[in-house]
Amino acid sequence: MTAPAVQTATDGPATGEPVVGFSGVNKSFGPVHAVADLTLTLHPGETVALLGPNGAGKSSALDLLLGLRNPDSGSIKVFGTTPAQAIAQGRVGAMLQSGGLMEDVTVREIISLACALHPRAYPVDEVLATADITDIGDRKVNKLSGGQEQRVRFALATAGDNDLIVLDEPTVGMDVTARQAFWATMRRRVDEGRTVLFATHYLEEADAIADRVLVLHRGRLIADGTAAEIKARAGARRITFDLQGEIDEPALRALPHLVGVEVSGATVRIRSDDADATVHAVYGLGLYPRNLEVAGLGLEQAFLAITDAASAEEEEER
Ligand SMILES: Nc1ncnc2c1ncn2[C@@H]1O[C@H](COP(=O)(O)OP(=O)(O)OP(=O)(O)O)[C@@H](O)[C@H]1O
Repeated sequence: MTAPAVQTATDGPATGEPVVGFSGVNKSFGPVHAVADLTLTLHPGETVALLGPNGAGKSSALDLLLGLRNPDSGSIKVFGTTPAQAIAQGRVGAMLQSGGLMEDVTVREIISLACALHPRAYPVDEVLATADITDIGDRKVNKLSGGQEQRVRFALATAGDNDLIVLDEPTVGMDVTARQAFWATMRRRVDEGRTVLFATHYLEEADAIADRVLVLHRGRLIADGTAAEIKARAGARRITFDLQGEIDEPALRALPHLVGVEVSGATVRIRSDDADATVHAVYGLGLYPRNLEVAGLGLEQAFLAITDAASAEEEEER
């Protein structure tokens, strides 16, 4: 993907340089290969979603990017330097999944501290207002609801002028209004040339927000493209129909070009990489499908098709 020619609002060098570069990065925890030979480059002005099933290695990859862990092998560059240096320069803001909030301080105190520590901090009141937490400024951070706590984490990640914002499942627990406000703020930052990388399980959010989607599976990068490219790459289409009488599942499972079949009551849902041929074969079985629908995959189904295919490939290799 071509990097947009965007200049960040920093005093730093012109930002043609990659924001992040992973090259052959590996990280294992005992027998678990959490990040496997990961190579990728992020460019200025990109909004990138990191997707993957539970345990795929998303948080591990973000921890490596933030210098919270060291890779076993491979190299990681952030703005051409080490993650630790990039963070010390105030170029990276992060919002992680859990932990990190001090106890027994107020919201305003913790945000003030973050601003005091940031080399390019925004005014405290502005940070509070942007995260919509001005009205809870005097509350203790350990007395907040889940969604309020998430907003405070968001404020911590955006207390200063960062060129890269890293977010691990940022909108978990946020209500619809908070979620919309959150993404509106992120969009403004991207419009100003910042890069946003976020891990999520909300595929509709990735589809709507990201201009690039990375899919991790058992630590490996198995897809990298726009949401549209990933949907097209999954190739499969959805076929749905109803059948009357007893359903012969083994016969359905033997249909050509299948990626998956699911039977629920009288309804059959098929993913196929050649819908015309599969539907033809359904009629060939002498069946009379009713309410027949053929549709392209959403990002969610494309994601499932790609990760299922990767699992099947790995099973075959074993
Ligand atoms: N500190 C650790 N010690 C041992 N194993 C770990 C550690 N951190 C992660 N793992 C393992 O590494 C793999 C990748 O975990 P990771 O948390 O990176 O996945 P994830 O994609 O973020 O998952 P989720 O969507 O569930 O948050 C998992 O099998 C996990 O159990």
